[in-house]
Amino acid sequence: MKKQRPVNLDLQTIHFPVSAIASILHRVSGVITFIAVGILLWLLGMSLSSQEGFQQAADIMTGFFAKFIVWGILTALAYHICGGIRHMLMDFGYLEENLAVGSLSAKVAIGIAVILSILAGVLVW
Ligand code: HEM
Repeated sequence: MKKQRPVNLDLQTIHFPVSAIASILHRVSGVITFIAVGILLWLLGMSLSSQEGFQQAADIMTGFFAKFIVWGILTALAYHICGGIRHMLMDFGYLEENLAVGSLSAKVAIGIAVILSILAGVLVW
């Protein structure tokens, strides 16, 4: 039987709502934060192992690539905290669960995370 359902394969006309983007970013930032715990503990362990270890960790942190990774970790953590607080406000009933409030709170969470990300860049460089 031939199905008559409409099909749209033009990906340029398909847009995610901002709340969906906020949700995806929250999961991605949670996974990045999880991986970051390992990286940061490794760096901490190296810096505490000896005087040479501390110097080695300090030297690693002078490179652009290492700074970029740390900036990425701080950005992911900032977004995860903003998104997490948004989730908890919704879970505790402080934010109404409708499309308008969901979209606005997602935009606020992303906006605050962008500002924190810029501040993290200033801190790292
Ligand atoms: C080491 C720190 C953290 C790690 C590794 C981490 C990791 C994760 C991961 C992997 C998820 C699952 C995401 C998903 O499957 O959609 C998650 C969910 C969540 N995280 Fe975190 N997280 C951390 C810190 C935080 C902090 C500080 C907050 C508080 C603001 C927070 C609030 C939440 C909330 C509320 C959820 C559930 C979101 C939902 O219901 O979909 N997390 N976290």
